[in-house]
Amino acid sequence: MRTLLADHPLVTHKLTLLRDASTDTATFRILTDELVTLLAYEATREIRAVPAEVTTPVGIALGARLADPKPLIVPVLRAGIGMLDGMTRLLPMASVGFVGMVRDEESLVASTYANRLPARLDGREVFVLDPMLATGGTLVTVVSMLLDRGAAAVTAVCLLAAPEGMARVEAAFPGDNVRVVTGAVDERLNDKGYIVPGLGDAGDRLFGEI
Ligand SMILES: O=P(O)(O)OC[C@H]1O[C@H](OP(=O)(O)OP(=O)(O)O)[C@H](O)[C@@H]1O
Ligand SMILES: O=c1cc[nH]c(=O)[nH]1
Ligand SMILES: [Mg+2]
Repeated sequence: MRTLLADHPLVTHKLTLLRDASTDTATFRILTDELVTLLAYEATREIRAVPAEVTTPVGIALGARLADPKPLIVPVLRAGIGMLDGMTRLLPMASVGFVGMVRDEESLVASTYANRLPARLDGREVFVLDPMLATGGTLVTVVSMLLDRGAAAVTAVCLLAAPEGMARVEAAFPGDNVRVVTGAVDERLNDKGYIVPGLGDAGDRLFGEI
């Protein structure tokens, strides 16, 4: 696994507002949307492209266009849905698959309750969206599902990560075909598996407690 800490001042500024316990749901959604576009800029740095010529009003320019097959975006339900619009705005040609995961509040073990992924992903680049990388159980499961289907490279875009989760993902995927891009790596997990200082429960802050 490779890690990219995207600690650009704008990212840190928006993350600071996001962390604030007094930030309301409407503002939290807007900040999440803005943050994902900033993180996506870093996350797509290695996206495959091929040379392409274009005729300008003045001449021929040599540019580039994204290569086929087009990438897949996978938001992890529920909280990852809050990052989907920002990502598809930058990659409108990408298709979108869905995985639903929930962590047991006591055991912290993540289980899969929804899977709408293509049967095969041979040669595809995949971008996983999940705001929180805590114990890493959720991300290890999702990345395994994608690599098992043949994905060529998986990049997870997270707003916040804990060192414990980073270490677990690194141990599970030592190769360089898995990357994590995050806005910050916080201090630790607390005894309830929450990131400290973190921002609380991202799903609840985006969509309310259920
Ligand atoms: O790294 P982990 O320890 O596995 O924890 C991270 C996961 O926990 C949260 O999901 P949650 O289970 O709260 O579901 P939700 O998105 O529906 O709120 C979060 O959105 C991540 O998916
Ligand atoms: O701090 C945390 C940890 C897991 N999931 C969250 O939403 N927040
Ligand atoms: Mg939650």
